[in-house]
Amino acid sequence: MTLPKIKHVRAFVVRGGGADYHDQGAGHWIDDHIATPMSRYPAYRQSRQSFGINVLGTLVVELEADDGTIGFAVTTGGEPAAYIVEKHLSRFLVGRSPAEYELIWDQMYFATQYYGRKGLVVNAISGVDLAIWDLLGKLRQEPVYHMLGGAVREELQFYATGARPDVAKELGFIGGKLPLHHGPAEGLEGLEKNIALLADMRSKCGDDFWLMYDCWMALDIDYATRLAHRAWHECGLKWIEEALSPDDYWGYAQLKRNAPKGLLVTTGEHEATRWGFRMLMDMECCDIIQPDVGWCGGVTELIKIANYADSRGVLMIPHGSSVYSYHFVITRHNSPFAEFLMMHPGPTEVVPMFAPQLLGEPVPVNGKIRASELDKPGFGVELNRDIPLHRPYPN
Ligand SMILES: C[C@H](O)[C@H](O)CC(=O)C(=O)O
Ligand SMILES: [Mg+2]
Repeated sequence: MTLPKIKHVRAFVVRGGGADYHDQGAGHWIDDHIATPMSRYPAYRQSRQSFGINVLGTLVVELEADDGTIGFAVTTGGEPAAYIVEKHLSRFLVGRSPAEYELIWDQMYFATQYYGRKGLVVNAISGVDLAIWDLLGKLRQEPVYHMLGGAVREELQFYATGARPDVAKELGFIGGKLPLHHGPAEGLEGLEKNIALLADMRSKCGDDFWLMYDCWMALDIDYATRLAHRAWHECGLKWIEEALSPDDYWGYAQLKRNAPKGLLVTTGEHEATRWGFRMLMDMECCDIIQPDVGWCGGVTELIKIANYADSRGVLMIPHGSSVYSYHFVITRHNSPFAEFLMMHPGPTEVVPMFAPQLLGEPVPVNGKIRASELDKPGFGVELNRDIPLHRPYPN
């Protein structure tokens, strides 16, 4: 079957809302004194926006086929990623069928390798790749998860990330992942506060509810080891996430050896490509890898990452990323549950993760989404055209 070819490539930038690396309003839990690698500087400790976490904004990639069908995707990377998509990557797309996603990925990656490989460039490649899969599904009238092999279970089960695991439990989630508030620069007092918050949540949530700590790259090995032992023994922590710099593979391997048996070490949301994840797995850095499908290289690359993880018996629980990960997780036995990032400021309610950009985004009810809710062409969502879409670099 000959599919229509890609005719137009458009990259837009959007401010505010989800997928933009926390361009949220004042008072949102996600910007409230969360430990980061910048916490060593008191001026940048209270707010991640103070050091520029929201500086780039959201990237929207839109691909139009020559029959007028549109596929799109939303990720991060903002204006610089829009430049890369329009001025560099578009040459590998125009005139191509979206069914050629392997060839297109290969050309995008190797044409940018001299200035890319990770970070912003792979964000841009991921956005294009997800838009290709969306377009392919819309042309074939098939959901992405069908094209990936179909569902291996009837529903997705979620844990929630946010400041209120106690509320997450009431809302039906299987666990709650808290942001760590204090890093090494806040000393013993900060460590005690981290333990006290976890202990409080444990007493509110009961013994059977999973509690995890997201450390957002903020710690050193000594601090992470001490936190891991105390949090495990005193509060039954399930996993310690992204404790160290993503470049410190040696540190992660050491942390995994240092951690108490039974406590899981997880990382990978800021890792990219099959080669980055191979390092994490070959060096035995963690028990769960957490690629973000909008950052790691898209679905085409996640297939390779997930297959390698499967062959090594490593769980793959993607970071956030809404429908872009749901369509993948439902097809994999080594992804038995998924993350839901609570974007409500409280966070006391379930609200769509990528609002206001996406229309028709499914959200967990009682901590679950049924596979049948994904039964729409592509990723099953539409771009909200009522929001300001700025196209800085028309090609
Ligand atoms: C809450 C964390 O600091 C971060 O914003 C989100 C994250 O790392 C995760 O969901 O995982
Ligand atoms: Mg995380």
